[in-house]
Amino acid sequence: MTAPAIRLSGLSKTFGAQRALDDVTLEIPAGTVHGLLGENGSGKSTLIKVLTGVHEPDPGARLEVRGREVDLPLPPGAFRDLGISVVHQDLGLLPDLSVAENMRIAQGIAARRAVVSWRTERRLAGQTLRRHGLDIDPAAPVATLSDTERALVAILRAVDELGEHRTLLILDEPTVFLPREGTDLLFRVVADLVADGSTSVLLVSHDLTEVLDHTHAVTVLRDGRVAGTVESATTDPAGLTELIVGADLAAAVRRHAVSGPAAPERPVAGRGRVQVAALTSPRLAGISFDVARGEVLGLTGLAGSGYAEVLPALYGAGGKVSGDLLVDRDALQLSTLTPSRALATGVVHVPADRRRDGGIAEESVERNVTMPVMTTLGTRFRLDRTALRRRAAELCRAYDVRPFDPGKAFGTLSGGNQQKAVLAKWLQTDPRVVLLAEPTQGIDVGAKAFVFDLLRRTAERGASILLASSDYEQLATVCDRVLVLARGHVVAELSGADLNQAVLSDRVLSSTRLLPGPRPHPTALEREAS
Ligand SMILES: Nc1ncnc2c1ncn2[C@@H]1O[C@H](COP(=O)(O)OP(=O)(O)OP(=O)(O)O)[C@@H](O)[C@H]1O
Repeated sequence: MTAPAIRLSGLSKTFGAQRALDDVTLEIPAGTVHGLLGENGSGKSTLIKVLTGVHEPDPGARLEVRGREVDLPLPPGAFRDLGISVVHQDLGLLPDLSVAENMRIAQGIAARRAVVSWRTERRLAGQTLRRHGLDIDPAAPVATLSDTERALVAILRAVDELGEHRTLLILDEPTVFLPREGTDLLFRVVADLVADGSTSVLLVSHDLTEVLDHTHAVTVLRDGRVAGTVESATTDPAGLTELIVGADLAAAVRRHAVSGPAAPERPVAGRGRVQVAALTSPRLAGISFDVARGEVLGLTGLAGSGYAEVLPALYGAGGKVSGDLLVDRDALQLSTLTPSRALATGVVHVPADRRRDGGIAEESVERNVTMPVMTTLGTRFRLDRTALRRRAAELCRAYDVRPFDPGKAFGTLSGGNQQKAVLAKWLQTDPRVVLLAEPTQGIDVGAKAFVFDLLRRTAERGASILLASSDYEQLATVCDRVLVLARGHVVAELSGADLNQAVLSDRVLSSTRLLPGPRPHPTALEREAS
């Protein structure tokens, strides 16, 4: 019998008083895709960091790679010699360098070659890309690629880096920032990789359907312990949810999924608390729409359709834009709008990339969450530190930021808990308009229900919410209305009975055919209906 790709046992890791991993055992058979799931903060990244030599585990942990015992902690970089490579969420590409340079630089350095022939390197990179059926120019700077192409380049680079041993490719939430159409390509590469029976893949994701569709087995961590390892073919999303959050919370999540959040009260006196007129940018073709008080308006489309550019434009962070934004009676010109002006008008922006734009990693959670209200805590000349501490503690409790330790550095929180802290930071200001991009990306199933509920309550308090997302389930659950964009135009508006996952996915996938002008082909749903 072939030895497993890796076998970890007795793995514990303590940070100060906190036990991030507690006697974990993980075995990944050769030639399989293995899922690693768990709530935010359950220990997934810590486990990966032990495997890549970033963290030293507590004494007693053992690691076998292809049946051979390996000493822990691993020295820096040693994981590569064991045939292990990893793709982190931020992809780790250098945008100014070409695709070939990004893909081959590590190998060049590893081989310690004095002279690198870039013509040869481009040819080799081109071969790798073509082998996986990708039409990407190896000479193109990475900055010019689409999100999907960038993610695939990072993944193929990691595949190349596996070297001759080809033991284990670790994908840490690879689809979080990947547009929908990119995930199919990604999983095709994964299937190709494990097909030869020797290489394995460890997939970390919060998307339960995706994990069940593409893995052979799944290990679930809860509070740093293994809650269970199950065969993917014999379990379902409900079974996984129960392992992830425990039976009680799973029942609450199920109830939430069945009933959905209560629809926010519809505005009585007319729509249009927020009016956007002739919003124009390099990607937006002069679109106009309005959002009522208490309404959640979704924006979606394919990557590059312009839907992701709307929110930064309404916050003065969208570069070259023009058009007008009216919030109640306050009129703002988008060409001269700045983030501070937007904020002063009651417009807050919760960005998609919270690691980059959401907070200051080195500062405490306390400082991060109180930033927008700091000037109100104390006098003009002196900050009231007790009030600041009290407010931070209240926020962390109300938004369930875990672990409850407001003095901890923001950057050491797990991804989902960072998102909760960013939401706490902005929603405490009682905004009139909330601009939210992909609010539940990378957050676990329990926290997702929490965020949905939070959005509903914020809308009920009278805010107008704009939600840009590529997650149809989320849009159908939380929004009152959704606009679908294609090539900078609004091509469809869905609400009521039409606002469900099937219709949304149909409209988005066929969105370019819905552009103004003649429509030669019916959409898939229309074909089915006829
Ligand atoms: N460098 C560190 N210093 C202190 N505590 C840490 C550090 N890294 C992680 N932790 C803590 O260890 C626990 C596990 O965190 P980890 O990042 O492994 O969770 P995760 O399962 O990857 O979460 P997510 O799904 O949100 O990314 C968390 O409570 C986290 O705050």
